[in-house]
Amino acid sequence: MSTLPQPSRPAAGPPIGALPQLPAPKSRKSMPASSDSSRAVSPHKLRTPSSPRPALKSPLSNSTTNISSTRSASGARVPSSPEKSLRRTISIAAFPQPPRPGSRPGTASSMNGPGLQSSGSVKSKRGSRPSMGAISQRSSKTHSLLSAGGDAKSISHADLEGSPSQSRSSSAEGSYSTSATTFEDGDDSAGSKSNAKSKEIKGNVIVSVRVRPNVNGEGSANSEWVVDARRGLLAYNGKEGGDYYYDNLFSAHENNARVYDSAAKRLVRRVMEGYHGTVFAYGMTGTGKTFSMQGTATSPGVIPLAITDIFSFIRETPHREFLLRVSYLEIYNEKIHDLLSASIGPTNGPQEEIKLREDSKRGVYATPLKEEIVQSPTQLLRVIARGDHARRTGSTQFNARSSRSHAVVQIVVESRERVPTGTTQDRRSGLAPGGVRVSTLSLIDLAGSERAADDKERRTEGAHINKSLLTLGNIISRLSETKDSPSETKDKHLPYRDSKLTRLLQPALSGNSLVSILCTVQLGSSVNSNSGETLNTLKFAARAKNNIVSHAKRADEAFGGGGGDAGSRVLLERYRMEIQALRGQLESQTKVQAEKEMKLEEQKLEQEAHERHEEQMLEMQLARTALKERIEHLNRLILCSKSTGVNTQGTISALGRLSRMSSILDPGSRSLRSSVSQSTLNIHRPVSFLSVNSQDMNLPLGNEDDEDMMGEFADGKASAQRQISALQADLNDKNRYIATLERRLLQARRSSHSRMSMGIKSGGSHDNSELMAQLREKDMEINELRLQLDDKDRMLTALRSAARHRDLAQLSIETQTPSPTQTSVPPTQTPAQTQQSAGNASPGAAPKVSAGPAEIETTVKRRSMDEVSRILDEMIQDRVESGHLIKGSRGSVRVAPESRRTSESNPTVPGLSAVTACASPPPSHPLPPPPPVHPRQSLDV
Ligand SMILES: Nc1ncnc2c1ncn2[C@@H]1O[C@H](COP(=O)(O)OP(=O)(O)OP(=O)(O)O)[C@@H](O)[C@H]1O
Repeated sequence: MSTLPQPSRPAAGPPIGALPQLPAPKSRKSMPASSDSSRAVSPHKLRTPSSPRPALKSPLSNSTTNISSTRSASGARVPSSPEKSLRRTISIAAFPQPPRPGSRPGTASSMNGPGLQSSGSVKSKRGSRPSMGAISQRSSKTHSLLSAGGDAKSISHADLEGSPSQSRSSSAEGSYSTSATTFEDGDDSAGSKSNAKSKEIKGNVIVSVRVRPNVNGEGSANSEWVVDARRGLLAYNGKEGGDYYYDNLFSAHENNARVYDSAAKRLVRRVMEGYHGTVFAYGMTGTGKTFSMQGTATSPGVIPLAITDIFSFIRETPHREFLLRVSYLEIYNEKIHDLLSASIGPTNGPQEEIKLREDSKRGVYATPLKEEIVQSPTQLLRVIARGDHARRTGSTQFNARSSRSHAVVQIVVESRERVPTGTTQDRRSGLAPGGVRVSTLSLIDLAGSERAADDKERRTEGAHINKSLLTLGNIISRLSETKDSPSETKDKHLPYRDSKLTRLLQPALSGNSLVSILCTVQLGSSVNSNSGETLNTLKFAARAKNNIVSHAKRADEAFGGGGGDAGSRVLLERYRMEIQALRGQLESQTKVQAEKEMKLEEQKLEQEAHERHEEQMLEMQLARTALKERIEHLNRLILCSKSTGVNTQGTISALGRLSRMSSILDPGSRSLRSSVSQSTLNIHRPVSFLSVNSQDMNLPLGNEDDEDMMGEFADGKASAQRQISALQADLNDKNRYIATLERRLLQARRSSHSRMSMGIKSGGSHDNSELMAQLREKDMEINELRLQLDDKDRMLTALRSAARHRDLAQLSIETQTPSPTQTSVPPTQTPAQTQQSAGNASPGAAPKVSAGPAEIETTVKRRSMDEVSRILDEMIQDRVESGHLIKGSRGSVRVAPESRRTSESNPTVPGLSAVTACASPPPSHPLPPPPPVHPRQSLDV
């Protein structure tokens, strides 16, 4: 349970002690306590009831001293004491169940509590005073009207006798009476139209008088006043005396709950049903206006009790939905201040001036005024407590903590029929079928009228207070003059604009609102000085009851979408529509968001695919470049190996010649192998030159590099084994490359498939075809490489077998050859000279030594070469058969157009190029570059 807000005023009332915590919720019925101290509602104005009050000296109990016990008209004592009529608890945290008809049986009887003078004690000197019968009938009507509203607990005059007096009388002696305590519902009175109007007019205004208890024995000896609470009679026996009848007369012992129940409860509930309602407390300073309106922590007043009831009503009305907003202003020295505005207080800057405006729908209203939407009684009470704290108070002769301003709490109630969730209409529009009812409950604590004070500030304040109250009195006096004129004409004649207070009260005074006026008086021993003021208050109350005519009707249902200020103020509708609009926005935004996300996702996928594709392309390109370089490297190695072999033999391959020729004579062939690096070409040339035999010795020799190469590979002892291992290494490398390429090809195919399945549309078709072309190209490349491998395998086999033959021959030579001294070569002659002399001899001539070691070696090598040639022939034959080559009539071969195209598209296919180069006549058509690797280059054909 929350702690009550601290009082904003210093303690001023009789009871002593710190403000109590809120008690636990209690049921009103079960309340046995006789004092207000049992109440638990936190009042907003937490005035400590125990504060000393200068003018009031006697304890509350003393107030009853001069008043005899009240009995009912039948002579029976009031069955229930005031204690029993007290409501026990008003809890903020869990507000109590609303009272149901008959739930508080003690209430009616409590009207006649102890201390009230019986009706019989009213002096009869005033002949014009209404008879008891008149009171009785009025009261009977009151009772029935209250019952109609479902709450008949306030007054029970059924047992009173006599004939009614519908008109209020004002005798020469000043005897007044007022009509019933009720509120008419114009809409509900259709059944008795003839009486409706009078009921409506008379029943919508309640005037009550509350007698403040005297303190410290003050007024104990005063017998000039007679209080008959049961009959609502207050009689004065002094000069200018008279009898005053009101709708409610609360004796000094009536508590705040009782006052609320009788004077305000029905009005509050009517406000919840759609009527405007105004409750205001009027009276001399220190007579208990604030006490009645705000109450104390233990005895909450009209405002906190109304708040409790408002929320009870909401809870009881599940078929409607409500929205509450509250504002709180004060009129101080004829200026309006917003008590809820944050800028209130000495430290803050001046507040924006608040003005009063008039609107056909809203009536007169203050603007700009802060309104707070509240959702719970606690919240509402806190808001009001905040306003109380900001309200101006000061010490006066009669009140240590006197309100120096008129304070107005306005609670705007919006309500609308609730549509059960899930109905078609609700789902479609989210709006209820009916409009929104807007009604306002104004709870006003007026500043007290007072005599001129000594203090200048107090005097100024008092002047403003008195002026506004005087204007109010004047208007109420003159209301009777305009009773029958239409409200517009009536308003024109009345000086509402003479004060802010009357201007603000204009709608209520001119009949648009239910009105309850609570006048507070004090009948003390200082009556000599105060009786005049008290009489003024009583007269004001009587005039108000007689003159104020209320035609209050249930507020029209407004629609938020209707535009205009009135429409725009219907927050409930506006919020509902806003909720709808926001829901719509949310939905569309969600849709847009989803679409965007989808698009983004698509774009992301596309981007990823694109990146993957580019990555693959790059990888392929790299692989291709690497492959080319590797091929060049291998070609270089193989050529060098072959060169070595050729140089050892001193022969030149026709193919080598051919390739050399094609290198030199046909520059076009170079262009064909544009992808082959220049270094590769450079190597080819020296190889060709190195491969010259005796017939081509007239050809220019290579440069120094060539000689180096010669030197490097001129060693005739370079073993075939080395060539084989080199070739094997190459083979392994190529296998690895092929594997890599195949792997990448697979990846590329997969990603291409995934892209296709992702539905990449027309934009991607170009890429796809490109990709497919590349894939085809790679496939072809792989095929070519396979072919090359095949070639190399065969070459390897040939070389191996050649090496084997040579080794065998070497072995046989070594076993058969005599000692070096037996050879015909002079010992001084170097092997080179020997070779040269052999070469200088006629080529066709038979060797002089028939079976010399050189000859045997040559024979062996020739055999090897023959074998290699045979293998190559087989390869060519294979190519011819597979359609890569076409055999001419004279044994020449040329590249098949199909194969050439492939070769051109991939000019670095050495195997095929090699075969083509060696088989085709050089000048006839542009050939692929001479093969960097070919066994025939080092062999005689
Ligand atoms: N019915 C009551 N029972 C007990 N104490 C009361 C009652 N009425 C007023 N008092 C006490 O009298 C003192 C003055 O009351 P209050 O401030 O309500 O007077 P007021 O009419 O609002 O005066 P002002 O016009 O100067 O603000 C307070 O201490 C309050 O507690």
